[in-house]
Amino acid sequence: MYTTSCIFGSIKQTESGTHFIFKSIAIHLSLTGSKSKEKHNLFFFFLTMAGGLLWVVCPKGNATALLSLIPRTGKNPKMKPLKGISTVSSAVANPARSSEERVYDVVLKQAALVKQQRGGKGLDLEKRDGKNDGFSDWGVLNEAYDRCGEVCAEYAKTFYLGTLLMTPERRRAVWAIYVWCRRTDELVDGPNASHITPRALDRWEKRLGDLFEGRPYDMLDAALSDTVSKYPVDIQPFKDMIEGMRLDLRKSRYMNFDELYLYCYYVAGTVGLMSVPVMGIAPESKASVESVYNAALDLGIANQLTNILRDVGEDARRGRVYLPQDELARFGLSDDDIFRGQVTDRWRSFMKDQIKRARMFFDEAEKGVSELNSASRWPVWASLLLYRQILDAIEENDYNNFSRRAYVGKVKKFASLPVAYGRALVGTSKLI
Ligand SMILES: CC(C)=CCC/C(C)=C/CC/C(C)=C/CC/C(C)=C/[C@@H]1[C@@H](COP(=O)(O)OP(=O)(O)O)[C@]1(C)CC/C=C(\C)CC/C=C(\C)CCC=C(C)C
Repeated sequence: MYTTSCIFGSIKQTESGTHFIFKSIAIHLSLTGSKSKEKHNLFFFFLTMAGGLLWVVCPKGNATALLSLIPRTGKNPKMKPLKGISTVSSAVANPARSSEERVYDVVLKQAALVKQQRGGKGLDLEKRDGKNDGFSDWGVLNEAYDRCGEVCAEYAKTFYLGTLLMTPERRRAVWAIYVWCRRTDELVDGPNASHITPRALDRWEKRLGDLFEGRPYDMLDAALSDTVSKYPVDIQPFKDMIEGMRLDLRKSRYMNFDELYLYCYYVAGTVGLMSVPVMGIAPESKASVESVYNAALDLGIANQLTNILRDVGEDARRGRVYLPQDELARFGLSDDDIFRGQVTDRWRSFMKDQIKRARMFFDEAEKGVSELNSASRWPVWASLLLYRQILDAIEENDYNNFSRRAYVGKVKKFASLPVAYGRALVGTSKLI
């Protein structure tokens, strides 16, 4: 969360709400227009070649990745197992419902919404692609979506590339969601974050309500407004993300994993829940809608946990410790050790445990990716593999996440793309 390196735009508060004045954005990647097919073909050619080469050469890391293409079996339990050691302990200590149970209610609600809209047949909105309901000025709307694409290309290049494999309608919708999330995050994490008050977040939430009701405030909102009118996207995960930003304003310590889990759901699990209705579930998938949403939630949690583990030093310099206090204490560690920033054996043991848990969330998430609509799988695999490798990089840095930023090099990043592509070709169904 406290890691966004980009400056996204400036924020101006007015009586009517919070305005964003976007900087002009250089577009590094443009695959639209007459040259697009040529570039697209080149891109595919590269992917195929690289994939083939990897298959033959198969260095250690990729060999494992390729081997794991072999489908695993196993049923997804109705209620997910609790993953954190401390989740269990805090759930026992606190007879009230755990965060995981509360978040699962949101998952069920999202799944029910989708089932209701699709007559219980799962989620594939391919047939809706190309349809536009309820908006008359296509020129403005197209411009709004293009702008979302530019923002995405600028700030999330790999992800943007991945979205180019999606159908045009879906791709635009994912861009619109991305931009709203990025803007929301920038409220508390951007250059004007110190001026943001809970009231500003209330106004942002009001504005969210308006756009869901077809009253967008600016052109970027208009893109999302159009998206939510076409896909069964619920407002709840969006509201919850804003709640996560509120939490960030008032809280800088997390007593146990249960508290941290809720935070991770708010700021990242929600992204998974927002994305699934747009990406679509493969028509041939036998997985339950709930299990796919669960996997999406897990991917968000895994990403956020990884983000937190990578940025321990950076966050500490802002006075923030996201790591669960009770787990630190169990390893004989405290905030002081984090502020001191020395890699000790205790720290290494603690970190090994944390990394193990993050990997468990990635493992759960992986089961769901193959259930997505085939054209949506590649960007998800790409982002999953890339983010997961940050955990390897932390290990390679000998767990020094105080002063060394775990970083996945360009070569590894590039090598992951054909691996992701290969995995995306493998279809359903690991979640039944
Ligand atoms: C294909 C794909 C990945 C789609 C999601 C696109 C999307 C809408 C992304 C929004 C990301 C965003 C700006 C979130 C705001 C809150 C935030 C900053 C969360 C952290 C992301 C990393 O951000 P940051 O740019 O700061 O990171 P760096 O410092 O640059 O490394 C998060 C860690 C969380 C992001 C969470 C996701 C991308 C959720 C992914 C889950 C899915 C797409 C569901 C897939 C479906 C199944 C069935 C597995």
